[in-house]
Amino acid sequence: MTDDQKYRAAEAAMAEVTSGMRLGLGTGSTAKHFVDIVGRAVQNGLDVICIPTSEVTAAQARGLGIPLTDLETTPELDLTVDGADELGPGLALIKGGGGALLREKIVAAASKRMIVIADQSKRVEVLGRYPLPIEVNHFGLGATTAAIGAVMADFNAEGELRRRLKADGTPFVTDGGHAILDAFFGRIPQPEALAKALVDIPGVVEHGLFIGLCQRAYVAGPAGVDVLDG
Ligand SMILES: O=C[C@H](O)[C@H](O)[C@H](O)COP(=O)(O)O
Repeated sequence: MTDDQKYRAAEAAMAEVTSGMRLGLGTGSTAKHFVDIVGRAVQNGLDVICIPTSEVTAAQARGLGIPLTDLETTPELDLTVDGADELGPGLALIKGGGGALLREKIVAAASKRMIVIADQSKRVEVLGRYPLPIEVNHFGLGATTAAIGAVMADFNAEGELRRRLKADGTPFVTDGGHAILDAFFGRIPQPEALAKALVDIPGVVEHGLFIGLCQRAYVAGPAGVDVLDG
């Protein structure tokens, strides 16, 4: 059911895609549907050039014959379509559940428009129930972890800070070669202030709060797809 909703959100977002566009391709189970749909459209003549937000998405896109470029050759994109882990008021997002937050944020920021596609379970009144992914440099990991812990205390976090592991128990490493810490806040009523506090910590490469980046969301539920504008 949820996967069907993810597909329908992805399908609805295709209304925004036209030939000639430079497109950012998101990462995750919802974005995967979008990439599949773009792949079929390319095979039927859609003329787009794309930048993937992860190695996984890049491999999927290559397999579908989607033409790819990079931000050196194409520093500005028309549109990025991506999933989200949480979608809050003002289309503020938590992203990075798949560990792709750094490339996703760079690509979204390089795009004239970013659109989120999601099933309705992602909508929240207050961000923070989903643990906030924070990408950190391996050098100084202990000190950076302690500094993030102090920020969590300042922001009344309800839970702990955990290093992300893979299913086999070894540390997760991002496409950029960094570690991920998952911060269990419970509630993030002031995402802007938290975002600023996190980027001020040396060793924090990026965090999963996407604020002011997303202009529209296609959110699918049992009754259809809602379009939310930020
Ligand atoms: O790092 C991963 C991305 O931010 C995903 O877009 C996010 O985790 C949502 O993924 P999914 O569509 O699988 O729920």
